[in-house]
Amino acid sequence: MNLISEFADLTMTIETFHSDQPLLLESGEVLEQFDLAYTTYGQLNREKSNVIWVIHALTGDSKAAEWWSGLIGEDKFYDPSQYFIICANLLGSNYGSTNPLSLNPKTGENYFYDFPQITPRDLAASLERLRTHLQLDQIHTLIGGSLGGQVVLEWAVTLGQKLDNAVVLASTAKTSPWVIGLNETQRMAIESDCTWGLKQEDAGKKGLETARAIAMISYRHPDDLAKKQKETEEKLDGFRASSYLRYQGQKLANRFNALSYWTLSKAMDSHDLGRNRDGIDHALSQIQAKVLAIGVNSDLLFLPEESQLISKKVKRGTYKEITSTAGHDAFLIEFEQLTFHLRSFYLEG
Ligand SMILES: CC(=O)SCCNC(=O)CCNC(=O)[C@H](O)C(C)(C)COP(=O)(O)OP(=O)(O)OC[C@H]1O[C@@H](n2cnc3c(N)ncnc32)[C@H](O)[C@@H]1OP(=O)(O)O
Ligand SMILES: N[C@@H](CCO)C(=O)O
Repeated sequence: MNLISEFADLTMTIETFHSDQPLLLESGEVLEQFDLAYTTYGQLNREKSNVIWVIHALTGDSKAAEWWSGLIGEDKFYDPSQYFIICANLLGSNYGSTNPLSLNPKTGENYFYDFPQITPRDLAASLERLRTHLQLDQIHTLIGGSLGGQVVLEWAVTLGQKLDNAVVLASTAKTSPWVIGLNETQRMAIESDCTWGLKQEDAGKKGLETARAIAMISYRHPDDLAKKQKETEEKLDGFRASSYLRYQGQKLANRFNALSYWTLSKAMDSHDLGRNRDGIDHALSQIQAKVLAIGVNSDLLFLPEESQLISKKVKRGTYKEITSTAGHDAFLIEFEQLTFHLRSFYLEG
């Protein structure tokens, strides 16, 4: 598909890349073949020097100009009239790429619970297949937050000189026990759904609602809820915070699959940039690109110190902080500050 807006020089394409070469995963398992759905905006320049590669977070999709509308689009910081912007749906996610509901070529049936464990390193390896296929020899900027930031780091290590700038938002070089614990409680919620274990597409849907409600508390901050879910009258029950979390749970369960959630939250847990690389300090020192690590002062999930550490241990690192009461999700919300920090980073040269 090639959509050309009549109002602007904004070309958007939605494609699916099929890899028929086996992908050896960190777990030792092999994915014999896989698809990656990807969206591009704008056009590659003659020098092929304007590639902005976006990596989405846990429940995102390839349509980066939709969920990052304050950063990508006409007259936005990453303007498709200037840049060739690409975002692929991560392996394991249910927005067009191979995921647990896809057909397992070995059995001819859906993978369901047999979908292999994947790690951010595997996700980076799958994206590398797409990069090679598209013959994008140089990436101007690789950018992503949270799980997306983990994949940025993994891929930055292996891309070496092929990457100029890496932007890592609200993320970490190694997932903390705190985050693993939070993810485990969410998977426990999914497991407690009586449909979990059944080979059906909506298995675990009710459990996913609870999982998202738990997750939302870690994506926000007490001040955010105090501000947005404040009661205007005295009451004993029926609190706004309760209906907000229930609503958020339903909203996600209506657009996302519990098996994908399980797979990608496990991927997040497994992240350790230093695995088989002599630790995270050494791994970070191997990144050739300039790195901008952005933390959020109110992030209760990936702490600002974790972003600071990334900036300190890479060869050429800068740390910037978003000031917000939004918590972890500020990287999806605070566009003005994001734009300011990105502009300063590029100007620093
Ligand atoms: C459809 C797709 O393909 S989406 C794929 C892309 N998604 C992603 O990339 C995921 C990343 N995005 C996100 O996580 C979120 O969209 C964010 C962080 C950017 C913003 O979160 P939001 O849910 O939009 O904001 P917020 O937390 O303020 O909640 C607002 C919603 O809660 C509802 N709400 C607010 N308070 C209450 C309450 N007390 N009771 C019930 N509902 C409430 C609002 O009506 C609003 O509903 P809406 O989303 O239907 O408009
Ligand atoms: N709001 C984000 C949270 C993870 O960073 C998402 O749903 O992907």
